[in-house]
Amino acid sequence: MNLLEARDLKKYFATQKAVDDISFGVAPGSIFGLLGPNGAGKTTLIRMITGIFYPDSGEILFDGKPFDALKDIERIGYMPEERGLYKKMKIGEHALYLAQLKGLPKNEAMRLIKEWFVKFEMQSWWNKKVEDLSKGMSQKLQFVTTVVHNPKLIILDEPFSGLDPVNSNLIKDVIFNLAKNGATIIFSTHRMEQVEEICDHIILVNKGQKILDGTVKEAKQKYKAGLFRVGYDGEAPVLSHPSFSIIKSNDQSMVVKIAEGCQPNDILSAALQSGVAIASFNEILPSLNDIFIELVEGTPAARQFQPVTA
Ligand SMILES: Nc1ncnc2c1ncn2[C@@H]1O[C@H](COP(=O)(O)OP(=O)(O)OP(=O)(O)O)[C@@H](O)[C@H]1O
Repeated sequence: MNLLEARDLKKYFATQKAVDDISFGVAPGSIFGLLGPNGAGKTTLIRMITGIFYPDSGEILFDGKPFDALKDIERIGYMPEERGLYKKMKIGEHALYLAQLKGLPKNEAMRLIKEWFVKFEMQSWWNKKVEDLSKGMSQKLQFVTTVVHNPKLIILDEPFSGLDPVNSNLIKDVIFNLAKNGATIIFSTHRMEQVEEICDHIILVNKGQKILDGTVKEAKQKYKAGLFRVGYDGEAPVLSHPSFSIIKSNDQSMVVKIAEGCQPNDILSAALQSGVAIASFNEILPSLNDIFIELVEGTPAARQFQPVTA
């Protein structure tokens, strides 16, 4: 059973169909990527599954039951893209305050926050003010306050923005560990290389609609373009065959595209017949970035407003 099930969700604003009939399921313990270009509807979706907005129609099931924002919110940790920290508060007090808001008793909140501060090397920050933090430092604080109450569902909107590579890796490891220990993570970002590395399952949303739903592996298989890289020793081979064409050739390797209905073996047998010494042979799968660009291609760089008539 999915931990979260969104069914036929719609949210229309006067000027936009922000989310226009989207369904998806998030498996427990998975890391789920919610992707899409600017203005696609990701934040609106997240706001519905965190109880900030009611959907106009559709339903959300959390842990098998209709989502009840008031009751379920303590089991959800949400780190929004716009950071909501009180600038004048001291960092330790702030973390303590937010942890208590999530239902932790004061002693327990204190113990857990101290543990996280040690893990993230933030101990010396306790009595400093939030306004003294850099962007990346407040990001770490916000992350701690999102996960401190050990939520079942963690929703992270651009969690790595502003973080240096060392801190990105630290947070990445923590995300993997949280999922390994049973938390379910929804992760929204525009950074496709992070998605490839982290997410088990993705959906891609464009103009309020879902245009892709599957594992990263499935997406790559679905959008692969029949490209192979052949590495060879010695002279560049002269190959010509109706089953494939050479797209690029340089420095002991060439990129070959097979024709529709032909097999990778056709490349190998033609290469062997030509006497070339094959050193390597690999399928080239598209990156998620390539897939993203292909699928949203033609979408204007800025989403245009579209008045909603009943
Ligand atoms: N409160 C609102 N009132 C009116 N329109 C809104 C509101 N919130 C969002 N929209 C519109 O809904 C659409 C989806 O916005 P949303 O913020 O969900 O996109 P997003 O995918 O999160 O974008 P980004 O990647 O830029 O954060 C946009 O066209 C936006 O203008």
